[in-house]
Amino acid sequence: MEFFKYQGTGNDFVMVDNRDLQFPKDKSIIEKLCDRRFGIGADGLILLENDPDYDFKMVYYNSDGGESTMCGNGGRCLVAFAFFLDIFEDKCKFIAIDGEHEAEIHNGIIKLKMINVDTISHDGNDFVLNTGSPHYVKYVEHLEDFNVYTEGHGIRNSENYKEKGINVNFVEKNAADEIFVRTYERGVEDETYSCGTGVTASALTFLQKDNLTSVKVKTLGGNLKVYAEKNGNSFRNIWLEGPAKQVFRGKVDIF
Ligand SMILES: N[C@@H](CCC[C@H](N)C(=O)O)C(=O)O
Repeated sequence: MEFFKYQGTGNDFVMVDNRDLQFPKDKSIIEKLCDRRFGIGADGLILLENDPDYDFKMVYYNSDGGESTMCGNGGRCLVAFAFFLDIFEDKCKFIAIDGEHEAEIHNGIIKLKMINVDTISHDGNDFVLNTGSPHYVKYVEHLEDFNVYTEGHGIRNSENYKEKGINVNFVEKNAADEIFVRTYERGVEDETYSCGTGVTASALTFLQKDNLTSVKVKTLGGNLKVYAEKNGNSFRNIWLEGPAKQVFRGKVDIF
């Protein structure tokens, strides 16, 4: 089987052109392909499929092999992959598990429109919201030295969240218009270098407090930007922007 490897701010994905629907959607196969020692290695696997009403369809799996909810960095990487496959010129519309997404690509920078967010709930001093995937957002100090694995694993497996799981983001304000975000991801069950829906969720909690319309976001794997229009407690026109790159391509035996 031919595959492509992409990364978006260090969140990495095995990408398969499945327009012929030949890929076996088997949990153990996907888990093995994502394994960093026994397989290709990735935080997730994404299938690009046809859809009669859109330029393409996104099917996303976490590295544990389970199909999951929306992946923002994966969506940006998939747009770069579809562009590489000549599926569109500079703007596209695709369908994912959380609904329709628009996207644009200019010089390797991909801008992805995320779903609207109507509610930001509180859990103590922390925030819980859904940006296509469920996210917990906690503001901390000294994030550089923070134990993201231990703290994130603890919250993800706590009584309130252990059944469905949640992605856990730790956030520190860097400047008036910039935050630093580190994320423990459900389904990877580890910290990743960046999480697009997590960066979006963190940015919205930041924008909620300020009169900004965009925020710069630093992650371990690079820089992103989130734009949004705030109306009371809800957000519209949410865009996640940043680079996504093809790293290599290859062939793998999966049967
Ligand atoms: N890496 C992602 C989020 C992927 C989904 C997540 N692991 C989940 O299962 O909720 C992103 O860039 O958004």
